[in-house]
Amino acid sequence: MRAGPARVAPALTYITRAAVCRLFGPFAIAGAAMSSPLLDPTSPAYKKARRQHLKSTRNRSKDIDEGWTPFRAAEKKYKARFPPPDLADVLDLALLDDGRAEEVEAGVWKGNTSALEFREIGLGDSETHDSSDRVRKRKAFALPRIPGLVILPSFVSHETQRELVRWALVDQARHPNETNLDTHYILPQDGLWNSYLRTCSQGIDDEIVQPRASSVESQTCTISEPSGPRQLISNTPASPSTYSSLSDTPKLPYSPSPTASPISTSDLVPKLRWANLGWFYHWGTKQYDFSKGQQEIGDVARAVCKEAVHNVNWADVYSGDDGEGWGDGGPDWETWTESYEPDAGIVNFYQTKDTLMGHVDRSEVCATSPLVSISLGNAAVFLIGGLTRDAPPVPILLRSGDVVIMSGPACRRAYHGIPRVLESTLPKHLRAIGGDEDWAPYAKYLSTTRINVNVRQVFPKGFDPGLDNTAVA
Ligand SMILES: O=C(O)CCC(=O)C(=O)O
Ligand SMILES: [Fe+2]
Repeated sequence: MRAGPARVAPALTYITRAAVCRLFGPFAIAGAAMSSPLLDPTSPAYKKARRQHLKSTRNRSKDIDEGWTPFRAAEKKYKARFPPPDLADVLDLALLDDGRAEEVEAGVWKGNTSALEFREIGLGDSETHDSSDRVRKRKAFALPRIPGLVILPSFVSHETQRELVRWALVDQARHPNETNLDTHYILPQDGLWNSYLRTCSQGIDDEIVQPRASSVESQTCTISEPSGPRQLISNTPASPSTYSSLSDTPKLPYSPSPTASPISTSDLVPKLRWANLGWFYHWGTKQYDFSKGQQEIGDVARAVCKEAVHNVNWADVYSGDDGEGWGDGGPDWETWTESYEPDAGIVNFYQTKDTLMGHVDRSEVCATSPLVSISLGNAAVFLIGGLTRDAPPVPILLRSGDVVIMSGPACRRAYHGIPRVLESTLPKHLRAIGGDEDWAPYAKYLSTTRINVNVRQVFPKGFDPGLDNTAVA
C-alpha cells in the first residue's frame, strides 16, 4: 500500500550549534553555518517550529505511540521536523567515496557507514569515465538484512543525472503520460514544465491553467482522486493466477476536484507529484489499466536500468539463498541478464516537505524481477523492511545518482517508503552553473525537490498477457 507525498508543516530543521555537533559531527557545524537561516534558534521560523511541535505532541497519548508498528515508528522518527532526526542509524554509503566528499559536506545531513551490516558485491563495468575523462570506480553493495536489495551509490554520472532530470520534466510529465495533475487541471498541451520554461525564457507572464471541474467532459467521471498524495488502497497482489481477473476489473475514470481554481504554471509546478511511465496505472484499483495501451520507457532511463541489472553479479547477491519464496519455477535470477525488460514505472517528484508512506509495489505480475529506482536531486531517507509493517525497517540515505535495486521474494514486495527528503542537499552538479542559462530553471526547481525514477517489469519473460497489440501506442 502506499500514500503519497503527505502534507506536513513547513520544512524546518533549526537546531542549536551544540545539537548540530551532537547529531552530525563537527563538520556539520561548517555546513550549518552555510545554511544558517535554517539553523538559527533565535529566528521566528525556529520558534514557530518549536511551537508547532509542542502543540502537536501535547495531547499525544502514550497508547497511540505504543500501537505503532515498527515501520510506522521509524517513519515517525525520520519525519519529525522538531527536533530534527538523528541520522546516526542511517546507512550513508557516500561516506565511503572520497570523490563525493564535497557533495556530502556541502549538505548538513550525514548518515553513517557503520549503521548497518553490508557487503560489497561484484559489479561489471565498474570503471567508467566522467565528462572530463576521469576514471570513476563504481561499487555495488548488498545488505544481509534485506536479501535481494542492491545499492549502487553514485551509479549515474553527473551528466546523465542532468539528462534524466530534463527528461523527467520535459518529456515525461506531460501528455500522453498521466500525471497527478491531469485529473484536476487542463494542462498545457506541450506539458506544464514546457509552458513554465517558455515564460522563464521569454520573461512573459505565467500561463494560467484552468481547472477541469468546470469542463463538460468532467460530468462523465465517477470516482474521486485527490490531486496530490498517492492513496493508501489495499490491493490484491498481481500474479499469473490473479492477472486475468485483475485486468478485467473495471477501471473507472476519476472525477476532478470541485475546489481546484485557476492557477499559474509557476504555482502548479511544485504540485507535480508523479508521472506515469510505460503501461498506464490506475490508482483507484491499484492495478495497471492495459486497455489504455503503453508508452515507451525513455531510452536514457531504460539504459541506466539495464546497465545496472546487467552488471550486478547476481550470484554474489544470492549466494546462500535457500530458494524459498521464488514460486513454482524456483529462483530465476540467473536469467535476468537476458530476461530483464522494464515496461512500466513512475517518476516521483517530492518537494522537501513531502513523504511517501510505507507501501508494497505488488501490481506487477512479475513478483521477483528487479525494480530499479534512481534518485536525483535532494537526498532522502529510504526505509525498507519486510513483508509486513511488523518487520523493523532499515534506514538508508539515498543521494543524487544512487540506484537501488529491489529484487527477489524477500525484497521486491517488502514494505518501503520515503519518510524524509533532506533539505539543502542538492549537489553542486545540479545547482545553477554560471554560463548555462538553460539549466537555471531546473536548478531553481531542484533546490527544493527530489526526483525518483522508479522502473518495473510487469510481465515475466514468456508470460502471455493476451493483450491486443493494437492497444500499444
Ligand atoms: O522515491 C523513492 O525512492 C521510492 C519510490 C517508490 O517506492 C515508488 O514509487 O513506489
Ligand atoms: Fe515503491
